Amino acid sequence: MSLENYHFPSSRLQTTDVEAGKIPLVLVACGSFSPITILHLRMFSHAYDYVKANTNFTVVGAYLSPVSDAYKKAGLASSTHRLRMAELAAEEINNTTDFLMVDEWEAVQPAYMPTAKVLDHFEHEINDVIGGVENTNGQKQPVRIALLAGSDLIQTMSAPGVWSQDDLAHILGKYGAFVIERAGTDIQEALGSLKEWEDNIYYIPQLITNEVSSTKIRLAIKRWMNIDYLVPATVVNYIKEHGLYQDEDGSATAKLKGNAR
Ligand SMILES: Nc1ncnc2c1ncn2[C@@H]1O[C@H](COP(=O)(O)OP(=O)(O)OP(=O)(O)O)[C@@H](O)[C@H]1O
Ligand SMILES: NC(=O)c1ccc[n+]([C@@H]2O[C@H](COP(=O)(O)O)[C@@H](O)[C@H]2O)c1
Repeated sequence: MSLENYHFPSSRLQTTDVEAGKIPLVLVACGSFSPITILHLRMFSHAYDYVKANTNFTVVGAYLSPVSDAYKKAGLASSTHRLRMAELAAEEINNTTDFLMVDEWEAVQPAYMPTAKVLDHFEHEINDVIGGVENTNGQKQPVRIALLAGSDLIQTMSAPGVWSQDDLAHILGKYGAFVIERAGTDIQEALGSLKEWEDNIYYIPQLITNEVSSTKIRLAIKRWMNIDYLVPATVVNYIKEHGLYQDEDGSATAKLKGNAR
């Protein structure tokens, strides 16, 4: 896994027969995914349903883009592990919804890559290199790239020093964001300072809110608790096999292994 042998994944990108009259849309979720949880996957299902019912977009593809090791956030497993777990999870969701892919480009960068640059990478690969998509009338159309994020991430956009103003204008002005409700975030407050881009921000409330987070999963593992049904089953197995997120003495993983059926 390196930039030299990198290839943009497009196997699940719908490049033909896109419904005429609709705007083709690709959703990109940036994050640590350490580990990926069912809520990360649910973000895509929520967005898909919302887009279909409420907008003139049509989802032609979706991507997980795990952050690189240079992000150095607490609890960040190596990008090799996070990419593999994301792949396993995507395979699982694709049993029901066939549009999710994992892009390695951000994860293999030697330096931290701001989200604005990550979205530019998708714009380049999909619209410049692939050349957009073809609709049912045989016409070529550019794809709209958009950020898919939880409302906590959008809230950080109002916090001083986290995002540059230029990057915010680029992300929310050019691309736009689909924002999934997340318990504990006041959406009015989160969107307060982003008013100038409100037409490009789509807020998606959750009928069933759920507070699963990667932090809580890591904590559960440290406390020897079972994480079944919070993380895809293949990812649970991967975490056990590789002893990820264990305490220094390895006891949490030993217990998880002992619980394996
Ligand atoms: N329960 C959730 N509801 C809505 N959005 C979520 C949820 N969990 C994660 N997200 C969103 O998923 C994206 C990736 O998040 P990230 O990998 O940082 O996960 P996290 O669970 O918040 O991680 P951590 O707990 O390590 O900070 C972010 O946009 C975040 O807002
Ligand atoms: N300035 C920026 O581009 C910026 C700022 C904060 C978070 N992010 C991105 O948001 C995602 C989630 O970050 P956190 O896990 O820190 O909430 C990551 O992919 C990170 O790269 C980008």
